[in-house]
Amino acid sequence: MARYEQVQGTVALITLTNPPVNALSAAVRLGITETVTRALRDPEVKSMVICGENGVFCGGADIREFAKPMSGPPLVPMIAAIEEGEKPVVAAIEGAAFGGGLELALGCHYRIAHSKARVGLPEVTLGLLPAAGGTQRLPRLIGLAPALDLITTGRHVTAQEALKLGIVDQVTDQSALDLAIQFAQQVVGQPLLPRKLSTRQTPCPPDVDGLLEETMAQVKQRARGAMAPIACVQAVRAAATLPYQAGMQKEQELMATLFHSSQARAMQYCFFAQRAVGRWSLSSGAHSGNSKPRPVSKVAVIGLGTMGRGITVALVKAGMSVLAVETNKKQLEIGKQMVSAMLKHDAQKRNATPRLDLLHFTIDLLELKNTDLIIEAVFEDMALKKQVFKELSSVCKADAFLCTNTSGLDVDELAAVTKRPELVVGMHFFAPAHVMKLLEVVHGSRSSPEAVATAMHLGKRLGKVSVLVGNCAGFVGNRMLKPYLEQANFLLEEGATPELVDGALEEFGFPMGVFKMSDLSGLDVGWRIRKEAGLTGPNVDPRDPPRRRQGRRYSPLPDLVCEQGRLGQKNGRGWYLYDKPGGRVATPDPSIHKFLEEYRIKHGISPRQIDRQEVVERCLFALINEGFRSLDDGIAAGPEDIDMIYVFGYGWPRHRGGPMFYAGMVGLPRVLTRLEHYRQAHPEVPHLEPSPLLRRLVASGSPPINKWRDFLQRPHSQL
Ligand SMILES: CCCCCCCCCCCCC/C=C/C(=O)SCCNC(=O)CCNC(=O)[C@H](O)C(C)(C)COP(=O)(O)OP(=O)(O)OC[C@H]1O[C@@H](n2cnc3c(N)ncnc32)[C@H](O)[C@@H]1OP(=O)(O)O
Repeated sequence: MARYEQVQGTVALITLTNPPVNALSAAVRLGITETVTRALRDPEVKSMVICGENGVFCGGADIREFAKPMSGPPLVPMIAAIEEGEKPVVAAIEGAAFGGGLELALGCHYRIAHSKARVGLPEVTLGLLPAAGGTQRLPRLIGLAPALDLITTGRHVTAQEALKLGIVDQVTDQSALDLAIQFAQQVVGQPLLPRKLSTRQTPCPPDVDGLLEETMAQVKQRARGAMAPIACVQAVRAAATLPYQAGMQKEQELMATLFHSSQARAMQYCFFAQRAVGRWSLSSGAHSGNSKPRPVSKVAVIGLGTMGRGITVALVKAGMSVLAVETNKKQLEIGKQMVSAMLKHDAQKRNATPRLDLLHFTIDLLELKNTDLIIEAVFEDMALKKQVFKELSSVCKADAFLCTNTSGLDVDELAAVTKRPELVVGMHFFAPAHVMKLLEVVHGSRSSPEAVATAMHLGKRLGKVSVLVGNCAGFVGNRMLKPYLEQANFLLEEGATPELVDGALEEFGFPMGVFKMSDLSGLDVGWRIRKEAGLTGPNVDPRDPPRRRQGRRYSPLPDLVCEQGRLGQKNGRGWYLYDKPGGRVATPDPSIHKFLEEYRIKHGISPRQIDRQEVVERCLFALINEGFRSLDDGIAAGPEDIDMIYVFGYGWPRHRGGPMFYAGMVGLPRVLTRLEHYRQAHPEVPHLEPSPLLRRLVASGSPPINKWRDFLQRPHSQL
């Protein structure tokens, strides 16, 4: 897995050959070890170049091997042998040098990169640290502060930034390999010791302790319970405070604590799940491998509210020409100004020029006649959306795709009003649409494989993680959110406060708890939906008692809060008080506590002590239970799809892998037992009734997550 050639007479060229990314599998490590030894021993060879086949230097250690017993030569001594050798070694970096790949390059004495290459140490995103010397060599090369930044965030840098930071020695627009071979000949005879990073001191600012403390505080805040970023700071601290060998020892010790942790397993699962959800399939036999997307060059967005603006920005940022449509000139002008401002702000952050030239605005639907794909993003109202789809169906060219950004309405009902139901799909973006990585692509019962493939492909162009889901109320994400929100409200009735519930969920790892999230989204959004559903307002069945609706327990608390004019962050008052309307600083509100006390008295509820464990179990197990139902109904194709929806769309902490992975980690029998316990305590809450799939899995000995599909009642039935 490493090819050996002698080029230009004296240069040994070692090529890593493990497609697609030349990961450092046991065979590759063996190949490198053997070829480097051969080159060091061969008196004709004066220098070496290491490169990767097919335009990729190396994607790092082979992540699939982490779950297996280790075999083959370890990375640390392999890299040490390269550095310690007395012949100069040059890394020719094309494509990517990530993780162990960059660590290998840091063991070389020189690094030449192609201008399109990217480098980085992303191990932290896999729940690990760069434990092949990366935490010790990188700080010695580029200094403490930039190394802390790269290692604790795992961010990738371009070749240009790598050159500025001093990670690479030269960048070329031509062949990095040709330049590296030339370079390798030129440096023969030059002193090698200064090029061996392990012999250097880490460049540090005067107040090392201050920098490390400040970084640790920031990292802890960002980590939301993840261990790896903290271990990364500790390892880099060693590079600044200990001799190299002691630092390496520290790096290994810290890695040993992470390597077999559940967090590392969860994050590595996420790595593969993110890629797996791109490989979709339908019960018809169509799949991502046999369904081609149609090229899309002209896109239109209908409606320039919050979602429409975000979608427009996302499309323009991906280099696509967009026609943005509003109903009247005033709304169009507001939308235009806001979209332009968003694009300028974004470009400023990236030191780039905003592509305002790609934007076109109109109030005339006839201008859509040449558009390839239209994304409707009007108000969440079925009658309005139907009217828009009818009009689109008559003005757009016959083969244009019609997509809806509904967050949960029936895609089939919309498709039915058009003359081309096979070209209708859901594209459910998440707010803010230009930032959030998730896209639920909703397959209606008549959507064609080509329409699905085109929407999935467009999502990829926008840099989204696109997940194909079936058509049902709320699709996957919002359907599962319903029981979660419901449990949170019940907990308030029973004695909790918004801060207690949010505190428990934030401690679990969510960026914000359910009540802060509701305040951010606007409490009136759900209020309007509940009114339309006849759960509150004038359409409530007069025979329903105050805390029961449609035959089951109902909490009117969120409705009552809205009736008090508390709409969330937007008007400065919701479940919390805010510093100002639109403000983000939430403080607990004594008047909410008083309101809850009065409510309990009015309804004869004796408040009880609720602990954080109950909050987590009731909210999350109810959500997970609905996840099992979505799987069994065929609305979600597999547990990975649900997990990626929650990690990328709902802030589920990545180090807990997603709700379904988490259920597996907790243990399916325990999830089942606790659901049964809560169902017994709350017989009027059907969402707590354990799903048949969960019962079947437990009865079958709780198989691992990658076997769950074998137990589905209707695999892919809705997809
Ligand atoms: C008692 C305890 C003892 C503890 C001791 C432990 C010792 C052992 C540890 C040794 C020290 C290790 C230190 C180093 C660690 C690492 O290097 S971890 C890996 C770090 N690298 C990464 O995170 C990079 C991951 N890859 C990417 O970012 C991208 O793949 C890419 C390289 C940028 C290419 O992108 P793209 O072209 O878009 O292709 P993809 O679709 O992403 O990938 C193509 C397929 O390749 C698979 N793949 C990619 N990288 C890896 C990898 N590193 N290992 C295995 N497989 C990889 C990817 O999954 C794709 O395949 P499919 O999933 O089948 O589609």
